[in-house]
Amino acid sequence: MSHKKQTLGEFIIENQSSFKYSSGELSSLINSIRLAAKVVNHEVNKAGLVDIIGAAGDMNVQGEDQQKLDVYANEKFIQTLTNRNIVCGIASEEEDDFISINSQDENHQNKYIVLIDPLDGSSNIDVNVSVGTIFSIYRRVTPVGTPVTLEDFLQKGSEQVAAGYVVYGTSTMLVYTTGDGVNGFTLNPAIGSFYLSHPDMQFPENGTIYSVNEGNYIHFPQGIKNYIKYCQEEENDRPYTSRYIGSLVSDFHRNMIKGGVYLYPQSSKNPNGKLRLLYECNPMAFLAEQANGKASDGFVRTMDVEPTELHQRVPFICGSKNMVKKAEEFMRNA
Ligand SMILES: O=P(O)(O)OC[C@H]1O[C@](O)(COP(=O)(O)O)[C@@H](O)[C@@H]1O
Ligand SMILES: [Mg+2]
Ligand SMILES: [Mg+2]
Repeated sequence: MSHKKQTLGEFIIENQSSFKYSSGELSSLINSIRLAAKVVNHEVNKAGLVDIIGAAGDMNVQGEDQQKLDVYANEKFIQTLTNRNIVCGIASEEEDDFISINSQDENHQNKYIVLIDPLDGSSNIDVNVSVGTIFSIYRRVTPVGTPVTLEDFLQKGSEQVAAGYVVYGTSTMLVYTTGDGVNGFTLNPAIGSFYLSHPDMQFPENGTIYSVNEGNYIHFPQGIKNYIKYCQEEENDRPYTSRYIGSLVSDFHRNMIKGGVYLYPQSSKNPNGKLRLLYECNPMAFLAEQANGKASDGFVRTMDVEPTELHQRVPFICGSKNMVKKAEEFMRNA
């Protein structure tokens, strides 16, 4: 008889005490994200049938055309977190500025802030390729009951108390960490519950997959060009396989399961790379390290980067430990 899988709700309760600040507040917060993810998943699954694909007509603070699903997912996560009165501040890739939630109300004792990439992999929405949501959670640093400030959001990644992503793919999964390993839960759409399907996820230390947009090759720094050439050489377990979905969440998820490295380096087109430190790189770096992987900008550990702006971009190399180390070696020696 197959072993009954634990639901996400049961797992959260059972593991609450292993969380150093355990007060139930973080559990409710993860449960709120689970709820919003199900609502967004419902819409993603019928993209094409309903008027949810295509551009929304506005440009976001990143200078990107917002997709309708970007806007929808952004609204659903902000609404759910606000209505459930579970956070004191939210920052989103789709919002110009951070949002302060009731934090003026001195009775408002909420301590957590959330940073979110509501829809990751936007360029894949219209073509039925997997997309995701990324979230990062911190405890506020300013006093409870006072308005949150930018300082609460510009914390180093190493201060995160939890992080995770949802991947809306062949199945829908929620993968997260609270600093005690990484666990993955698969949604059973018939029941509407997430079940523990991937306990204690680990990056293999070595892998044979590299994920990079080679269309930007000529614009890459010499170190990255040399690493890509190294991946393609006929030697030992190389050439590696090139796999690039164009959704960070999906490329990361595959590489965590199979062993691989994802690179979005700086280039002459994007001097600081493309990915956002606060919404994309820090949460994925926290997950990677909790799963025995590694993440850096080629030189500095991602979670040691001191944030200076809400929407700052950084170069990002993330995945199997020895593959990231090799890429860093090529960057240093270039
Ligand atoms: O098309 P490019 O330049 O290779 O960029 C793809 C990367 O950009 C992203 O789509 C950026 O994320 P958003 O879709 O949230 O803006 C990543 O998911 C992906 O890895
Ligand atoms: Mg993204
Ligand atoms: Mg996005």
